[in-house]
Amino acid sequence: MTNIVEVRRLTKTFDGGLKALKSVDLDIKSGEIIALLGPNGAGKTTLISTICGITRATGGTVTIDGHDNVTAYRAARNLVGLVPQEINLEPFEKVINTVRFSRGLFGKAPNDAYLEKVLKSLSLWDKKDAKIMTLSGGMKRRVLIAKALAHEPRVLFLDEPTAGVDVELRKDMWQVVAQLKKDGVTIILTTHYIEEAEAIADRVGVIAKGEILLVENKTDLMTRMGQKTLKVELAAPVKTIPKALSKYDLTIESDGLLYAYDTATDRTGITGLLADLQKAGLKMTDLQTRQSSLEEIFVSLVSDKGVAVDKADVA
Ligand SMILES: Nc1ncnc2c1ncn2[C@@H]1O[C@H](COP(=O)(O)OP(=O)(O)OP(=O)(O)O)[C@@H](O)[C@H]1O
Repeated sequence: MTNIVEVRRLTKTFDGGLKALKSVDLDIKSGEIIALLGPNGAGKTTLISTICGITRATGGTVTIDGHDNVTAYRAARNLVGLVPQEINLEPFEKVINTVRFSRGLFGKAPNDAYLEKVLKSLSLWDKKDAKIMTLSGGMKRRVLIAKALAHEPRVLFLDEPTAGVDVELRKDMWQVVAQLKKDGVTIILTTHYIEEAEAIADRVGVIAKGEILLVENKTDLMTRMGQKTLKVELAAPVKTIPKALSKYDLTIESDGLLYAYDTATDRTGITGLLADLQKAGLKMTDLQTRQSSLEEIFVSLVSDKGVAVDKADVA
């Protein structure tokens, strides 16, 4: 798959010295959905607004389909649509005029047939003559997407598209994003919601303190989530693993043993392990299983960076 966006050693230092991006490298593949996860202040918004050319980088380069976003700003900017976090719409304007105006800003010839298709795909067609102020919050968010799509961009950036929206609306938004992907639009979204990344992204990037810590295929992360451990508490803990148990992936704990196994396989090996523990004369006092989740991977990656992550960050 070709890269539609290439970010190389991108840095952004704000006046006052805050380093919001520290030499970020990122490739975005044509046609994919990539979710950027990170706690508050990680640099997600700065990254996408710098890629779009709205915030000026302090160093490094960004190309959009080969166009440098500084030296060929117009060509690069025409290829991207940005859905901001905040609703910044003109309250007295009609929906249709809002999207027509956006299209005009990019110097595109009027094309009401295209705008009709966009509004229909976002279930906004019956609201085309409604004033923005009469719309619900969810509809306004969809108008923001329509606005960002008005000039037919190939890459769409969505900055926390579902922050503060209810579960039902969040799922509607996921469907909209899935449909856009089918229409060939490449999508980059930022989110605090791990569940959102799991539901819709092809790849997940984790960002903290202005650095990309990981970019990985979602299914690979899921496989990692398939790792489970079984804790076997023993009446008399052991110092070495008995020979009879050497074929199992065991680790010694102060009060027993930890057995790591893969939930994706048919046989976990637990039945055999329990029988062999008994045969080896080890008396069990308790058993517990636990599963590592994407949330744990995220929290441990981010806290390794010295960032405190509270529950609200990984809802
Ligand atoms: N215009 C600005 N001037 C100075 N500092 C800024 C400016 N914009 C952002 N920052 C700082 O840059 C850092 C990254 O902010 P950014 O908004 O990119 O984070 P984020 O990951 O999008 O956070 P959130 O999830 O809260 O939206 C933060 O420390 C923020 O305070």
